[in-house]
Amino acid sequence: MAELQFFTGTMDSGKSTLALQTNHNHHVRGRIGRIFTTHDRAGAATLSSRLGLTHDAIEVGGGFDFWRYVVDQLTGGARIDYLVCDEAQFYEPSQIDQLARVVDELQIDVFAFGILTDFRTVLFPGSARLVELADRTNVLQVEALCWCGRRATHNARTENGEMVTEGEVIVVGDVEDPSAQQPPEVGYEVLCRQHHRRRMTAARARAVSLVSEPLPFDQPFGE
Ligand SMILES: Nc1ncnc2c1ncn2[C@@H]1O[C@H](COP(=O)(O)OP(=O)(O)O)[C@@H](O)[C@H]1O
Ligand SMILES: Cc1cn([C@H]2C[C@H](O)[C@@H](COP(=O)(O)O)O2)c(=O)[nH]c1=O
Repeated sequence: MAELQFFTGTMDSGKSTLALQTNHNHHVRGRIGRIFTTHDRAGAATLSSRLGLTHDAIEVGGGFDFWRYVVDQLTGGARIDYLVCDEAQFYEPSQIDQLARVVDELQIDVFAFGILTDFRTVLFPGSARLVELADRTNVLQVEALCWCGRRATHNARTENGEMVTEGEVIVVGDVEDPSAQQPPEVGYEVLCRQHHRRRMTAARARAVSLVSEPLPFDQPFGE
């Protein structure tokens, strides 16, 4: 029986890597698949992992119809055994319905990968539909960590180093590099729920701990 599987985790938890590994494992066993993505950091029609692997992909636009695409391919004589769908949080709910139909009526496996919630902690409509329809929802095993060491469960957005909770839902970007000298104009940081609620990013935690450091009163000035 074909299945619709949803693999989810925070940003930087290894979803795109797993998408490429999944494609590889099925491909080397002779199965034929199609890879889809949208709004990848590496640019249009590319599935990229932070581990350096990339693969050509079909860019999923707003009007893209998975059902139509697959039926057209099959009637044109192509064989398709599975679909790998990255950045699935950005897909429209109707596109997730099309994927479920592809699984049920054409017996084609669908492996979808995406984050669950946006920078405001609100479910992406595409991910919500995946949770509603998937045969299995799998949380990535490699845990991304908050700066405090707890498991990161939420994605924070920063603008010039400050965490924000208002703005456009879709802003393509990467997790901040802690060794960078300047914060990016728009960046992301994964946090545990508590630190997301308190807007306590790593940079802010560092600043707060420096401010609350006791002054060295036992050192006479000038020494
Ligand atoms: N320099 C590195 N060495 C080893 N692993 C890394 C390195 N940089 C990133 N990673 C790993 O790559 C994974 C992120 O991969 P990616 O597939 O791009 O994530 P996602 O698609 O979930 O955002 C994480 O599991 C992270 O631990
Ligand atoms: C939280 C959040 C993220 N995004 C963007 C940022 C990245 O381009 C992708 C997530 O990609 P990853 O492979 O999982 O790192 O989504 C966004 O547009 N809006 C958000 O709220």
